Amino acid sequence: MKRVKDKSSDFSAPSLAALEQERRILSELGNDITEVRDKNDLLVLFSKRIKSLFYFTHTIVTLIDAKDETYTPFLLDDECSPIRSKAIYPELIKAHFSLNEPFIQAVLHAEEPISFLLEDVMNQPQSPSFLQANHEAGVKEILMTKLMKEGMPMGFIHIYSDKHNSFTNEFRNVIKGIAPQLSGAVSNIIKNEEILKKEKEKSFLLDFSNEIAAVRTKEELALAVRTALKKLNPPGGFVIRRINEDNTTMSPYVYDLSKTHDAEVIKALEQAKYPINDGLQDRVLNSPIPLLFNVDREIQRGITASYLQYWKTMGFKEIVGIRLRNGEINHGILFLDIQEINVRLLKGICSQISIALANIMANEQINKKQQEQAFLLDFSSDVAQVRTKSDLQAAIFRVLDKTMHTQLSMIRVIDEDGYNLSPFMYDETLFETAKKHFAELLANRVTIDDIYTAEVLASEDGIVFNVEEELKSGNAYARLWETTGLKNVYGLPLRVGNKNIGTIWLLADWLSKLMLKGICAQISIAIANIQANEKLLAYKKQLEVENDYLKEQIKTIYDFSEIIGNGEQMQKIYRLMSLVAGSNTTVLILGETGTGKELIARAIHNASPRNDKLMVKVNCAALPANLIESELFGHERGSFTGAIDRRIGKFELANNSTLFLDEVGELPPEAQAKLLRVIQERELERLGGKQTIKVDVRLIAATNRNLEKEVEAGRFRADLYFRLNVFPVSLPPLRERPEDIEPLTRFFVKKYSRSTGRVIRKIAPKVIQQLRSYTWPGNVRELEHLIERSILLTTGDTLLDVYIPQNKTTDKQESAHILNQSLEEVERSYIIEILRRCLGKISGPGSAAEILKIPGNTLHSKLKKLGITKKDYFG
Ligand SMILES: Nc1ncnc2c1ncn2[C@@H]1O[C@H](COP(=O)(O)OP(=O)(O)OP(=O)(O)O)[C@@H](O)[C@H]1O
Repeated sequence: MKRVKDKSSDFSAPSLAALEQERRILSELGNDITEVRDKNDLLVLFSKRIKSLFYFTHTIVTLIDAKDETYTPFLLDDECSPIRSKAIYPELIKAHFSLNEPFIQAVLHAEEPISFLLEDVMNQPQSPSFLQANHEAGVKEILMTKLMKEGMPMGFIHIYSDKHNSFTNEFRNVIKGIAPQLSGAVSNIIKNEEILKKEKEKSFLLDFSNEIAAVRTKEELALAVRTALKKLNPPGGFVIRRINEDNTTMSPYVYDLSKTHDAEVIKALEQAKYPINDGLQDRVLNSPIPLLFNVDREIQRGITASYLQYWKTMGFKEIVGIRLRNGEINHGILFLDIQEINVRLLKGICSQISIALANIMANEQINKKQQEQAFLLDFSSDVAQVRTKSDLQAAIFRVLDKTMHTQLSMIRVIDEDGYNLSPFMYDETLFETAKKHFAELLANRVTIDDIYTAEVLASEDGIVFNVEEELKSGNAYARLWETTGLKNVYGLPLRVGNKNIGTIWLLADWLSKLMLKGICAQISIAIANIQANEKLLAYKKQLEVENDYLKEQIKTIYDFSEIIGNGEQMQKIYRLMSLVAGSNTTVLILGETGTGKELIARAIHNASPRNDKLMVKVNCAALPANLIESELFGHERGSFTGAIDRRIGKFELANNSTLFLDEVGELPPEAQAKLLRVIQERELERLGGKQTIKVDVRLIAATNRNLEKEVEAGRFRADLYFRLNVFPVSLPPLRERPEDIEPLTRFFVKKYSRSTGRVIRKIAPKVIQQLRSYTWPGNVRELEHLIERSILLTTGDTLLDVYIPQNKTTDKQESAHILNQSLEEVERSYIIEILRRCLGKISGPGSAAEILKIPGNTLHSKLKKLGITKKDYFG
């Protein structure tokens, strides 16, 4: 390039005075330069001090940026610059000018200050634009010299003049002389500025950290960040995004309010959820240093995140993203619209924000936990009062919808069989748009082995099913779930202690684990309570049935200690009873009607170890054949027409006690078969039921039929007969034990005197005679009824008469028999019969003589005469 003529060569050697003058100026300026601390001092040095010595218009100091081989303005004498009002000025003062062009290369290579005529250099190829601008503003010449640091050029001094020949030798020499000191001063200023900048940063960070330390809420954080970032980067926008609880998306948390105040926009902004892995947010989160990116370039690269478009329309070009991280945990990102990255400062700010964010989140978490706990407490007290399904439903719907934004899909409970699960509660309204599908799935049988149920039941805290993924994997329920628009299905086991009692299926976008666990525990308890309550009600009902039954039984309870009759035959019976009572052996009591079979059965039971429970009695003859089975074995609801309720049978009722099957000979064949099975297997099933129920029942059966004959006739199963006839006890008819008639009579007289309120103290001997002389086809029962009737007819304190029925048939038969005999024979058999009834007592009270109303001696003579011996009446 054409070098501007160096005027120094035109000058002759300077005079001594001039040299002296130069030295003085240099020394004075040198002193002044040592005083320079900052840019302003330097500016004053040029614009006042040097200007007072030499003529020029203005000065600029530029600094070299070695990185990109440019130089850029550092110190500007704005006031004197003739181009300051030019439109290009703001651009020029920020511009970087290439070092690789002839004009500046000439300066770099010159050992001394070098001047140029602007008109010569400004139009040369690649010449910097400031030359032209200055020339246009009337500047004629420029004097340039290098500033050096450690042997390397660090910048330039530009001195401009609007006159020709301003840069005299003296001026040049002075500039040359002070250039090294100026270099030092500029380096010092740079250093100072750096120190100052650092200090400013430090104090900024300190202030910020003080403010942040006081931050407790999102609002306080927003205020602190907004104020700080505005100070730092006044025109730039920013947003802090926080990682959501789902850990897959981020939402704006704190943002620059100068861009919008529109509540709608802000709301939409806050609710936006940007997937973390969008190719940009994840890059920032993974980058340990702030990441500067160009919005347009990211869009071109194919990042489709909607916020990029938004930024573009807002006019943001370059954005810095810095992760907000505490320890190893990322909390979010700070996006900043900024051109210049001060890594240190940004990192400082971000670490403060991260701490605040972590604190706020911890605070929020604590608050949330407290809220959740308070809420769980409320729910638990709600649930504690729950007694019915509808109470529970109301409580669940309230909590799920209002507090958790969750929908109940289904609660299933495990059936008594421990295998099937039945729907317990569900929200039909949830599947309004898929009613048919829901009904289908509802009708499906679900067991504990079903894939999803088994998975849930085996899990500790339940399983989260992502609706979208389940759809892809072909889960039949997913199509239904999809209709709700909710993202996840939470399947949790309902447990009481370690026992699974069912499953709960909830639909929500996201749910807190703690809440879920708490709620499930409460619901489990509530369901267990409801089930227990239902069972309790069933038991209550059963108890009421038992109670009714028992009341009925109590009415017929006898005073067991008073089995009357001490005759030999009854003694035999007592021996048998005491032999069998203590065991579980089945007893078969045989005897005519009214002989006391039930009385004996009860006495056996009462003497047995089962006597703490009442004996249960079934009269097999009293029930219609179609009901007998249900009576004995119970039935499930709906097992036959009329079975409206579940009912337990007498067998179950007699568990751990004794079942007395009265009139067992009357059992219809089907019932006989079932009875046999129960006796053999000691377990039963209710009619219409599938469950096998174990029973421990002692059996006592009674009949007035001859069972052997019934077996022979095919009316009674032989195998059942053998099972029942383990320990037979045959009660003799009353006519075969006349010795018991009197004690029985006295017993009944006492009993009925008491119950009827009569006072009957005596029984006329005639009465006893009459009773003894009767054959008692109805046995003890007949005697009892007779006495009861007779007492009612008695007026005094003595029972004078009994009203023995006159059986005409018997009379006829008897008279026919009598007619065929001689008088002597009739007399003989009559006396024998009477003696038999009087137990052979011939004379004295209660004797045959008394009954016959003849003296004892007369009877003795008659016995002799008729040849009656003891053999006849004791035979
Ligand atoms: N030895 C006895 N002592 C006192 N009372 C008796 C005696 N035997 C029977 N009875 C009374 O006679 C009545 C009939 O007795 P029970 O019902 O036990 O006879 P049963 O043989 O079971 O009759 P059925 O075959 O008709 O059922 C009852 O009131 C009972 O108390």
